Amino acid sequence: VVGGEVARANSWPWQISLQYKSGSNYYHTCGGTLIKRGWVMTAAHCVDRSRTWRVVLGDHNINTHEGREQYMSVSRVYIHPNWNTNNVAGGWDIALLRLSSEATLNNYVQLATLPPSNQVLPHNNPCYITGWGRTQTGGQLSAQLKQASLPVVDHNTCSSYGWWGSTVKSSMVCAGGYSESGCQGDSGGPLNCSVNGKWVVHGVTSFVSASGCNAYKKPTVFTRASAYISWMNSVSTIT
Ligand SMILES: CC(C)c1ccc(NC(=O)[C@@H]2CCCN2C(=O)[C@H](CCCC[NH3+])NC(=O)C(F)(F)F)cc1
Repeated sequence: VVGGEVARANSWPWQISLQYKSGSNYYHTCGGTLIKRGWVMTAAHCVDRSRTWRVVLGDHNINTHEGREQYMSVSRVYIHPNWNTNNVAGGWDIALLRLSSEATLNNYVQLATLPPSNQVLPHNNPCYITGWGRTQTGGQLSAQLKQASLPVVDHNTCSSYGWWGSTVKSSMVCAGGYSESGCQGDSGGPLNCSVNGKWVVHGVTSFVSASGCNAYKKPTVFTRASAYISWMNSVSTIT
């Protein structure tokens, strides 16, 4: 997250850290959202490579053990069938992770609220991006979870000339586009939007400009969660 501030610990209790094993250590690579006690929503581009994954729930500082974390292994990865790893602009950048056991819900770990199918938010709807991603273009990951205010940019504006143009599809949500943005390492995490006074996860962090995370008129682009409700229901009732 470029700009914004460090979040109050566990104030986004559905935010997870997706980590991969290398040697005897685990490394943060993406964010994600706890949507059911045994299911996490993330970006397909995060889980393109087959690795040994783990999901950390209830985390704040990803470099220290604070005692509130729950460490879950991943029993299966469901990448959207239409995802094309070579074309993030094509959309479909969404995946579900089946956890090997069910999360314990408490003050630090809660389920996200997902939007109703096909709900599209208006221009400037207040939203926050959260994540442990780089704090500057080319910078380092943040040790502590960060948040930044990223108001919705409607599709009309976001897909216009000078903005993202036709790179952005209606199955995506744009937000921000000025000084604050997502950045590498925030992928897969939530776009938390305030709807009727409640936080609703409307986006899965997908991409930013290749020329810089907070590039002018290149808002952070999210997979629009409301476009995938039926797919997520079909997958997660597989159990
Ligand atoms: C023109 C269109 C196809 C296109 C749009 C944006 C990009 N952006 C990028 O490549 C930048 C630079 C590093 C990773 N990155 C990204 O945007 C990656 C997703 C890359 C997916 C492709 N492998 N996502 C993120 O960094 C983010 F913002 F989600 F945290 C690349 C191509």
